[in-house]
Amino acid sequence: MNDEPESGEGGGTVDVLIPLGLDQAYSYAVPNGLVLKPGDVVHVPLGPRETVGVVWSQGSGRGGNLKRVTGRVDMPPLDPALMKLVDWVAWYTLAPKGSVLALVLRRQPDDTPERPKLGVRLVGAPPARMTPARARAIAAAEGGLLTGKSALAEAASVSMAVIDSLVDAGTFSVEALPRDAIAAMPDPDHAQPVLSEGQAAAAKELVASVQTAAFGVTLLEGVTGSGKTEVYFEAVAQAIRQGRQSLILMPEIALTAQFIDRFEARFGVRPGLWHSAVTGRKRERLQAAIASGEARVVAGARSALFLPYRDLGLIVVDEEHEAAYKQEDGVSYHARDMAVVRGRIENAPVILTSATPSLETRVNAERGRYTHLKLPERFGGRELPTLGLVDLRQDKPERGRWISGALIKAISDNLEAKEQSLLFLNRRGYAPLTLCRDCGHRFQCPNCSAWLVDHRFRRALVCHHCGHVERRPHECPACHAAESLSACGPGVERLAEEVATLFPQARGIVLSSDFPGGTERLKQELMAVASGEFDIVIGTQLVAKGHNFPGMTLVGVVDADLGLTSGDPRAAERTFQVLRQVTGRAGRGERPGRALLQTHDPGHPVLKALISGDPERFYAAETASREAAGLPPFGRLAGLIVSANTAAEAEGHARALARCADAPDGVSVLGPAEAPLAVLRGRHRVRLIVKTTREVNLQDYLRAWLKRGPKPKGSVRVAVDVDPQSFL
Ligand SMILES: Nc1ncnc2c1ncn2[C@@H]1O[C@H](COP(=O)(O)OP(=O)(O)OP(=O)(O)O)[C@@H](O)[C@H]1O
Ligand SMILES: [Zn+2]
Repeated sequence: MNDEPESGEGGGTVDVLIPLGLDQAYSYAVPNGLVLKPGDVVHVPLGPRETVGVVWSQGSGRGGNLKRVTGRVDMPPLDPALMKLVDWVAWYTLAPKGSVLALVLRRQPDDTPERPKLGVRLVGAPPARMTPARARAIAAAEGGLLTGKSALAEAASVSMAVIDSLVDAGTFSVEALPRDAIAAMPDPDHAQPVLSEGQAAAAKELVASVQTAAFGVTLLEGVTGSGKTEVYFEAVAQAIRQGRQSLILMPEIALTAQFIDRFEARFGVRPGLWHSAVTGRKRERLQAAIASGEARVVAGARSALFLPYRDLGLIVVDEEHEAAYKQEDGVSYHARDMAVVRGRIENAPVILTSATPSLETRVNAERGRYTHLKLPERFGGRELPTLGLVDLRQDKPERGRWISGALIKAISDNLEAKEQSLLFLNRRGYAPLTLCRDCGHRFQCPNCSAWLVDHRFRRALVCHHCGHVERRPHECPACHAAESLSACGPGVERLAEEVATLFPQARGIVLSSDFPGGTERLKQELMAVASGEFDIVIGTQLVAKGHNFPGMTLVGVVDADLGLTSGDPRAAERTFQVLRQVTGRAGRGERPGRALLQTHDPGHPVLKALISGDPERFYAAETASREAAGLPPFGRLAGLIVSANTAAEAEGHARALARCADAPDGVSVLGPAEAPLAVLRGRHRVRLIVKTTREVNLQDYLRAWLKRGPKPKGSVRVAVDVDPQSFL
């Protein structure tokens, strides 16, 4: 039967990739009359069910006894660039291709129709019986424009019942309001800022990179408050002028009300927003607008990288150093790195911005692989905050207290001057550990090897790894001593207690991601802080990120040593970044700012580099030590986590894997060793680390090894993490 028609012409076969954890595309027969090409989205039978898949290639199989494609799904086909991205990400991360495709197709079908919002319009004669309220409502509706019901009620200061009564009287008609545009057209010339000389020079280069419409990466490194956003907006404006799309990736998009306001001020409309809180129909409409090219600018979380842009002309990765760009479960990809990959595939320029670039990006810039633009000064002639250390060995807070005399004094001065202060402690909850003073019992998570964190607001002990919650008992569960439990160490809630005792008259607020009310509440609180409603803000790392608090002039870092002691190869870099970011919140408004960092180790190189105000010093030292150790970006790393229901199974499998590892030149395999989080969600975890030189093809090595090695059986799972960011 070699006269079988070509698959593309109806009949024949196609290979269909299904968005599930499968690496391979499956062959299906194409029914006669259906013409399919790569990228087409189709319905296919899978086992007893129907599922959606994407035609990945023309079939290699023979029609024979294959199952048939059921039909084409009515949606735009994936374009070749997006298919290439899927192939690339799967190759790089070792994730099954189908799992990566799921990132592209993720779209919960939502059949609930969007309820139209109703408006009213003045159409008829005034009612027979007039009241002052009715008269006001009619006056407000003068002109015959269609107005939202509640908006009209508010404008006329009347109740909704008054509006309804005028509808009943025939004075007003009810009509559906037009849907707000999901992606209105931004105006590149809506409100152009006056850029400083340095900003203008950087903007010019970025604009030129958009004009050339070719792939290239630019690092825009500017100190906190230098106006990086205004500068990259010029590149976005250029893309809009050329009729092309821009993607702006942001680490905490759901929190960035300020960003959206600034975008709207610059371009007259809001950008298309893409993050997990955008759901249902809205998500679908936005996706369609992106595919048609109607949505010109998308600001989104890392998953926005996998959207079907029609004509991507620019990718911006804001705060490129943020660890939030790394997805840890499922497909473990780094959105910054994959943004660069997508830029290359789409032939679009990529801009990475940060005040504290990752070492990887810095090295790429220094070696000339990336263009390096710098904004060394704050906008408007503002100074960077002055930084000082407080030596806790000398200026020691009393027992059970965490704020030193020097910091107390600084906060008091600030209160007197009616300026805002920020206390930064990267620990949620009240206390990281609770123990019994009588028998030493410590409260541990039943599912994880982690202490339970005392959360007083929630009146519970909580595991930060699996979410396990239990009540804080009144007696020790081990020795039954009463009132013997003691909180060890500080969290932000405990710090708030101390602040309330020290400064009872101050208006304080704790900002933490785990309070009820979620993102919406946090967004409101951040805005309230920005508008000066609080004197003392106590917060975890989320306050460090990109916020502009004009009245903030003092930042106190309660424990500058906190991140330095972990065994993570990026501990120094992370600490440097978070401290430079958080201290960068001070002095962004009219008045100059300062920061005090409490430490037990004032001689630590990271702290000394910070205080020196010369980031080059830090980057030079850190680059040298990474190079000497062969760590990224001078070498490659991958982590393998072997997990199972019992420690014995996990260890057994990890050892068997390790035995199959060969170690050619430039490759070393470390472990197996118990992971620092030895038990997580009831699963025992053992870690292997592969370290190679840059010349080694890490992915090929890993694939060959896993193929040679034992297949996971029973409860055993092996998770591969290329370029791991977390070493827990
Ligand atoms: N050319 C300009 N004209 C008017 N205002 C500007 C200009 N450049 C910057 N600003 C203002 O300065 C402030 C700081 O700018 P921006 O937030 O962009 O800094 P940043 O470099 O992103 O800082 P960070 O790294 O701390 O987030 C903002 O309020 C911004 O509106
Ligand atoms: Zn737990």
